[in-house]
Amino acid sequence: MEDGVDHLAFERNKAQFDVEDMKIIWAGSRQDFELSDRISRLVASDPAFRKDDRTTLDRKELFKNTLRKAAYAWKRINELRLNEQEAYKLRSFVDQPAFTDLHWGMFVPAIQGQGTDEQQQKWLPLAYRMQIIGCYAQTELGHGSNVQGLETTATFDPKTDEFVIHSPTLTSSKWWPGGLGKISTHAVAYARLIIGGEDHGVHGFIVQLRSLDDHLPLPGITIGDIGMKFGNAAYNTMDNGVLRFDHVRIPRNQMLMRVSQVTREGKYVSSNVPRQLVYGTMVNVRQKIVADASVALSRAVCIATRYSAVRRQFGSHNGGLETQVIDYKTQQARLFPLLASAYAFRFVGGWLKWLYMDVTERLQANDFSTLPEAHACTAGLKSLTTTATADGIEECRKLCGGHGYLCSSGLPELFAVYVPACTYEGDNVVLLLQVARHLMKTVSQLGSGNKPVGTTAYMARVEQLMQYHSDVEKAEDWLKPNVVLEAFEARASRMSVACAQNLSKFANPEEGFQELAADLVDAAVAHCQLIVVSKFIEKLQQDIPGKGVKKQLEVLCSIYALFLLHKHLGDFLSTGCINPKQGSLASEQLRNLYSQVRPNAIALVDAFNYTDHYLGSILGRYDGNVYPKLYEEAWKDPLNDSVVPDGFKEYIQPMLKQQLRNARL
Ligand SMILES: CCCCCCCC/C=C\C/C=C/C(=O)SCCNC(=O)CCNC(=O)[C@H](O)C(C)(C)COP(=O)(O)OP(=O)(O)OC[C@H]1O[C@@H](n2cnc3c(N)ncnc32)[C@H](O)[C@@H]1OP(=O)(O)O
Ligand SMILES: Cc1cc2nc3c(=O)[nH]c(=O)nc-3n(C[C@H](O)[C@H](O)[C@H](O)COP(=O)(O)OP(=O)(O)OC[C@H]3O[C@@H](n4cnc5c(N)ncnc54)[C@H](O)[C@@H]3O)c2cc1C
Repeated sequence: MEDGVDHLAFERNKAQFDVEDMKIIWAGSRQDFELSDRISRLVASDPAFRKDDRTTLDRKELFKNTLRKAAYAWKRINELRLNEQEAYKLRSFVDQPAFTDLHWGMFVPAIQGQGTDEQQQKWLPLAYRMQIIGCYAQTELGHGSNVQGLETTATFDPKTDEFVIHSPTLTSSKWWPGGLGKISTHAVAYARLIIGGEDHGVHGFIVQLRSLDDHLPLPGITIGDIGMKFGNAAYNTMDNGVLRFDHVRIPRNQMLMRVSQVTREGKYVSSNVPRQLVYGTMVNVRQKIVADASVALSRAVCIATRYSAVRRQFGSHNGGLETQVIDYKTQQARLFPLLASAYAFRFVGGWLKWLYMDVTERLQANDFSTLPEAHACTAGLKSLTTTATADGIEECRKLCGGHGYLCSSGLPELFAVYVPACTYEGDNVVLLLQVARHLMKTVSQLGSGNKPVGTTAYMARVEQLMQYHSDVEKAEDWLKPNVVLEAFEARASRMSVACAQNLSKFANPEEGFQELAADLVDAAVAHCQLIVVSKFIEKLQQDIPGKGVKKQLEVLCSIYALFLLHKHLGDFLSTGCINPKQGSLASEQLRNLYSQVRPNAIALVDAFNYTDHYLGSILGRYDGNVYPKLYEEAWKDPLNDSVVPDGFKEYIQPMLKQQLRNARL
């Protein structure tokens, strides 16, 4: 607190729970909390990681600044001998997208997941020591979503025992990979494997792109940055790249061969594993993106909540204080569901991490039974949480009124950096259609004795759920977890069954799927929302220590569920799960819940334990000292370096003089 005053102290004193205990719940464990706390303070206290000048740098300065920070972060990681988890935390608290995200987040996992033991032994030590820097080069100018439509070829040459990597068309140019444009020395590049004229589909290959001596592109490789992206600073710290191959030769052993192999004789051999494992890196990253959604959303919510308690507008009586905008019911109805969503995504992210670890262990033991479930859950939850988070950040900006539009609020940059998450790692609609396929398959197998498992297990009770009518009679009934859960299960199963029935009317199922795609997406959303609600409820069934902590989480869980019910009331009514009276009882309960959150709101965002450095927002400062700091910040803008701006004499003065002359005439 720079001026020694905590302007939010009176808010903090209102809290009805122990915020220190909530910090542990948010972090996952005491150990995780201590680690995050230590590393975030380390980054915040190091001037080399300052980021308040970012929005005023031009692209080249911004990019160089990113390289400096990445190199310095690596130096500190080594000096401090940080382990993998600590290093990951350090990079994320530096809070500047960089080539290292792709190196550690996709290149390394691609080799770990798709490389043979031998390939891992060769490449991983180099990557771990950053003696090579890698990216994930899958998307092309012509195809991103349709991975099977990629055009780059990898043709086996039996004479030399090599693959020839080639970009046969303009649209086959690799386009988008992060880190590719200017930095990566290597890529895991995806290309169609061609042997003796036969196309074996898309496979991953390790390709060296640049010389390790002078960083120049190797022969046959054309490479560059694809240009400025949305937002000023934001994701322009990243060198998303374009890459073309002109008959580039690589040794045969640089095809990632865990899933399938090419022998010296040019024989294509498939291991006894599903070909979809080639998509494994995307499943891994989608799971991480879900965990990350709660971080991005909670940052925005923290800023908007603190500022809403500081900001006063209208309502002064007899010269007294005006009303804090957080006390307006409309502000609460917009803000508190986002606060609840941040907690909901935190817990579902934790569960998804477990699911991913479980499927990984099973795959290692050649048990592929849970792969479809893992794919559907990671795809669906990635879509649901990133859409809600991007929309939520934008809503937080509006919740902060005009000041939210200033870069110094931190919100414009947070939005610009976050919003591509709705597109990368799978366009969110395309991913929901994958969930819908999984649901339709599940419904079609219901009578076959194939019992639905995992997150679709509720479908086993489809007959009961088709008969269900909510028995809610009073607003408090909506606080019962089973009442909420049954309503969400009935809605999701009825929407899926309705889609399946409509699909069965089409002679050609694929044509039906295309025609009904919008309804299928709605059914997938309903299913994914059910997952999030049910994982929140499951979390509350665990032992939750700490004074008042469980009570707060129960309130947030009810808000999350009833807010969704309110938002999708049409679904719940049209499927006949609830009646209009029960819908308004849910809204009544929601209002009660907002009042219960109100005194705890500031402490609930304090529990995220973000440093002011990480938040990067004057509106979200811990001490609430917003106005003097906003005023101070304005004067730092480069436009204020001089009183009379550059260009005045050239353009404005002649105009003014002309006007003056005209006036005199
Ligand atoms: C916050 C920390 C994170 C750190 C990481 C850094 C992040 C940095 C930021 C950005 C980086 C961005 C990187 C990228 O964007 S990389 C490129 C990502 N690209 C995509 O996501 C493309 C999306 N498209 C696809 O995934 C697929 O093509 C598809 C799933 C849409 C369709 O594939 P297709 O082969 O056509 O499949 P079908 O529909 O025919 O289905 C076949 C069959 O396979 C199943 N299936 C599909 N995908 C998977 C999978 N990943 N795993 C398991 N199974 C899968 C599908 O369900 C079908 O099954 P079936 O019905 O039983 O036959
Ligand atoms: C910031 C950023 C970073 C990225 N980083 C990487 C990277 O490191 N490596 C990499 O390989 N790629 C990367 N990508 C590429 C990214 O994965 C793709 O852009 C993404 O998968 C979407 O594919 P697309 O661009 O082909 O979209 P398209 O598929 O062309 O989508 C266009 C529209 O068509 C719709 N659509 C497409 N197919 C269907 C369908 N079957 N049914 C209904 N609607 C459909 C979509 O919903 C969307 O509205 C990155 C992208 C961005 C924005």
